[in-house]
Amino acid sequence: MDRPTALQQPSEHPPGQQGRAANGQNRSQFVWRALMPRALGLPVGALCLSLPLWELQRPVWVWVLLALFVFVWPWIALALSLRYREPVRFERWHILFDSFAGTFWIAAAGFSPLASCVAFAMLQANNVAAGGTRFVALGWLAQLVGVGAGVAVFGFSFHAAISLQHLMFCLPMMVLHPLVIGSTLYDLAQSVARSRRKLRTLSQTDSLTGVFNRRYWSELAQQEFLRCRRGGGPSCLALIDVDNFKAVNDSQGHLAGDELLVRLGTALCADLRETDLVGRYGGDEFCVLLPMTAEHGGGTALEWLRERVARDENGNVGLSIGLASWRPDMNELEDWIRCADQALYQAKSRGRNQVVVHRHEQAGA
Ligand SMILES: Nc1nc2c(ncn2[C@@H]2O[C@H](COP(=O)(O)OP(=O)(O)OP(=O)(O)O)[C@@H](O)[C@H]2O)c(=O)[nH]1
Repeated sequence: MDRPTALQQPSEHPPGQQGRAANGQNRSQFVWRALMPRALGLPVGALCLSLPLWELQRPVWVWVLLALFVFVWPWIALALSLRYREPVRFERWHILFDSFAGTFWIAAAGFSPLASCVAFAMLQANNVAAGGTRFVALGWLAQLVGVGAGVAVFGFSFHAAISLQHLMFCLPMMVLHPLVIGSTLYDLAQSVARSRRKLRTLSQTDSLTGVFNRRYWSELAQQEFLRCRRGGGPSCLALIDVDNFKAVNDSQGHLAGDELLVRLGTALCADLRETDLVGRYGGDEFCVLLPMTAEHGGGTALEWLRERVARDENGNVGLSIGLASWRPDMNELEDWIRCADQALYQAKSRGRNQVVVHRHEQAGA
């Protein structure tokens, strides 16, 4: 299990502003990402339908309209999306318009079988990718209207010709479209995986110090407790409390107190072993689990840690540390933590800034 060592630095922006800035950035990223498939896909789609349109000898205005749709519509959609507060929602309307226009052009191309099938299949793929199967049904509605409009304008005709030429005109669409859809879905899956990883780290980490938070540390400690119970060897648990931390806050301010806690989190992660589990128990108290470590070794490691912190902080910071090794008579994790807490109490009452190892006799104290 990786231990988070990189500490989270305080951000320059308050959280609310961060959220707004990130939202704005995401929105404009989304809008520009939506432009590319449309700006590249429509010319390739138009190429597919252009041969039947040519063979049907459609008039010039049809070609002008097609050129406007292919080269101007993507930019109109972009300009509109940039104005929307919720471009994701409105992009669906744009995709429905693509559906409408797509079948309008299929009707204009006389339902030429190959071009129509390719264009129709791509429209379905777009709609599924944009909004799932429900959205496909909406897309059918738009496509029906598109066919109706196309038949109303051009009349119904069936241009049945299929040739190698038709295939060649459709080939770019047949190759490129699945590639674009596939890579978009891949990017999406990667981004979901990244978000999940980030979320998991956030849910396990103390936001100030970067060490494990108490909830996650307790989960890990519980696993270690169970492992010990199965006879897996010695283990130590320690609670570490900063001496007179309130005085640091009171005399130097809360920010200085926070910075001290961050430095302590760093020192704990740096000084202890990779396999040791460092958490923030709450306030100015840290918790540490030293798996596969006997009482004597754990005591020595924590004594070194205490001395090093005192040295680094020029003698201004003392740590009181209560250490308890696992014993077979402990019924649950809480018993183990209670023993460490009793030792910590002893460290405080004996004058602070020291490591106290829990002795069995202390249990009743
Ligand atoms: N700066 C800062 N202070 C905190 C944080 N969490 C808790 N505190 C403060 O830490 C102080 C903890 O004080 P205590 O543990 O009660 O007492 P202490 O001054 O450390 O004295 P002893 O533990 O008896 O040595 C309280 O004043 C809390 O307000 C935090 O995240 N940042």
